[in-house]
Amino acid sequence: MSASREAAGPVPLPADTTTHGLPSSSTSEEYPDIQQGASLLLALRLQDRPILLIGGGVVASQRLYFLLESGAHITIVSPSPLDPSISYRISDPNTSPQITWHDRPYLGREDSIKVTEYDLVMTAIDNNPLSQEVCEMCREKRVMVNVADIPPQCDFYFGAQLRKGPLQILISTGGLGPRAGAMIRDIIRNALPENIEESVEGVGLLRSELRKRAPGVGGQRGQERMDWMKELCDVWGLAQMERFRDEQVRKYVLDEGWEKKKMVAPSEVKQGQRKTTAEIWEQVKHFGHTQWAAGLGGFGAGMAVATVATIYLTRNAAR
Ligand SMILES: C[C@@]1(CC(=O)O)c2cc3[nH]c(cc4nc(cc5[nH]c(cc(n2)[C@H]1CCC(=O)O)[C@@](C)(CC(=O)O)[C@@H]5CCC(=O)O)C(CC(=O)O)=C4CCC(=O)O)c(CCC(=O)O)c3CC(=O)O
Ligand SMILES: NC(=O)C1=CN([C@@H]2O[C@H](COP(=O)(O)OP(=O)(O)OC[C@H]3O[C@@H](n4cnc5c(N)ncnc54)[C@H](O)[C@@H]3O)[C@@H](O)[C@H]2O)C=CC1
Repeated sequence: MSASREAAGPVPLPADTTTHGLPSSSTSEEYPDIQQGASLLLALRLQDRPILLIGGGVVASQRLYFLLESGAHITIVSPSPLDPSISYRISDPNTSPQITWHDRPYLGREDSIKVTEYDLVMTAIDNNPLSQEVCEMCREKRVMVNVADIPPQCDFYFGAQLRKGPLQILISTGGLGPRAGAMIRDIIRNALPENIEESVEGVGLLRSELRKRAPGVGGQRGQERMDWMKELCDVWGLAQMERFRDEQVRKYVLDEGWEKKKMVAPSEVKQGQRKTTAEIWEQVKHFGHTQWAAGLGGFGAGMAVATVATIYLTRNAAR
């Protein structure tokens, strides 16, 4: 079997297999060979989790950036001077509550800060023996550790990253070629559709509304929800999914599709289903005299909405 990891990717399930059940029969040809040596790629959810970062140079500054974006609480132990971007984050009121800085060297086993107090530990220091020591301390206590200067000792690696709002992509070369990984990331960035972020946002909004209409976990209902969602994604395609950001489009798709156990195609849903400027004006005209004072405020807001909607429609039409 070739070494391509794609071979182990979206392999079609055998006909007698469901996503929930076990196969009734299996042969080794039906399943891809296991090729060990891979990393397990996950998306860690670190909001408010305590993380220990030892070191305050360039590599630590990159670690800090991604940790801040994950919402973690980071304890930095590193003597001054810090990399300027770390100093900036420590003094910036937007990020300072997420950081505790100890302006001193870390002392390894003798240090009062213990690795067991943290969910993850990272070193980014120019001190190989200390990294080794931290690594051993973590291993003993089963705390996951990344030591930037000793890749073979790491429990997890970083990778070249790409973020577009809710969409995140990480490239790992398993430690072989970090720069090559970054170059591959740039190819992917250039290949992504321009509206990919909006598409992911749109489908996220639709899924959350569907879950409100059809709550519950698992069972028949859950399966119906997933089957409908899968088909809807396939029928609409990534490029059209951005339209789900429009409340009216979501409502139509859920009313006419989900509720009636049907599939709604993108061509069926007209953007005209949202309120036009004329309709908003019509609504305003129907206000009674006593309502005018309040109505004018509403009209102002209505015009703002209509303007935004017009810009939105024009943008969509241009695509
Ligand atoms: C194992 C790993 C550990 C980990 O960090 O978890 C690791 C280790 C080491 N990196 C080294 C060197 C460089 N690292 C970069 C850049 C990045 N390195 C990153 C990740 C990783 N680096 C992990 C594996 C990633 C994977 O599997 O693909 C990136 C992707 C993400 C990040 O750091 O957050 C970030 C790019 C981010 C971006 O551009 O967006 C560059 C290029 C540059 O700086 O532009 C160079 C110089 C050129 C080169 O060597 O390629 C050295 C040698 C030090 C020395 O020689 O002294 C070691 C140690 C060793 O290999 O022994
Ligand atoms: N992306 C990656 O994974 C990369 C990893 N590296 C490795 O990462 C290490 C760090 O690289 P840089 O940040 O460029 O180095 P750097 O020299 O800019 O920073 C080292 C930092 O460690 C601090 N430090 C030293 N001893 C310390 C102690 N006992 N306690 C706390 N802090 C201490 C220093 O004060 C300094 O802030 C290097 O050893 C290198 O091998 C290098 C390049 C890329």
